[in-house]
Amino acid sequence: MAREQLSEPAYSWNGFAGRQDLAAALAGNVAARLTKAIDERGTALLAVSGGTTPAKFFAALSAIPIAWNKVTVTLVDERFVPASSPRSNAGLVAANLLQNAAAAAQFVPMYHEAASIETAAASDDMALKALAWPLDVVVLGMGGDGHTASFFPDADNLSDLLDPASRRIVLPVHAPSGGEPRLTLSMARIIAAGFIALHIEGEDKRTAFENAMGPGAKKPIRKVLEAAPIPVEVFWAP
Ligand SMILES: O=C(O)[C@H](O)[C@@H](O)[C@H](O)[C@H](O)COP(=O)(O)O
Repeated sequence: MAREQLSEPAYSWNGFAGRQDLAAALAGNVAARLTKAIDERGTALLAVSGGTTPAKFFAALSAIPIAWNKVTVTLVDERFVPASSPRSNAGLVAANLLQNAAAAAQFVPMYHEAASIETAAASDDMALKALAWPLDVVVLGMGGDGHTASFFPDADNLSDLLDPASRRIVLPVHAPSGGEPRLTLSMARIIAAGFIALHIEGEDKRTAFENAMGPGAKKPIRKVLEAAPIPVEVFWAP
């Protein structure tokens, strides 16, 4: 039976006593996966989420001496703001991940000036086609409402965002709960990754995750876990 027909989302729970322990463990996992990809195909493709959670993980990963010159880093999603904005995920990645050893990585942003978010998404879709898909590693975050990437429950195109057969790489998002308009990888690209991590911290996020895995209306995070052909590795610390 295809995974998307299963009602049980597959995931592994990796709990840690502290956030620094989690950062070191997740960074070690990601670095090992990237190195394996480089050994197997000469390059590695990593997509990371933004927000307030990843900074410690980014700092830990940036210091690990892998062949970063063979790694391409892009974003899971981006707010429609320039890198100079404090809301920019590209700015967060530049300041925290593309430092130390990881400064040698190639970064492919999502935001660029455009007439509209739809125009930006269409040109991103073309530009990102040149990357060495599928993702080797994707690191997701989750909001308290059960969104991941920019798959906000109130997004006006949520069914397109969560279409496992979508041919799009990057899609535009208008969602009142998301703040600025967003650019996001499609679920189709996310679930094709060789390693899917979900990084969440705090009791509220744990409760939100457990609720999302329970009965009731399926939130975006659950739809992603159900559609993924491999178990998602959840990394959590209080
Ligand atoms: O652009 C973003 O905000 C992220 O990519 C988004 O999906 C994030 O992972 C969650 O909203 C959690 O955000 P926090 O880490 O700030 O709780």
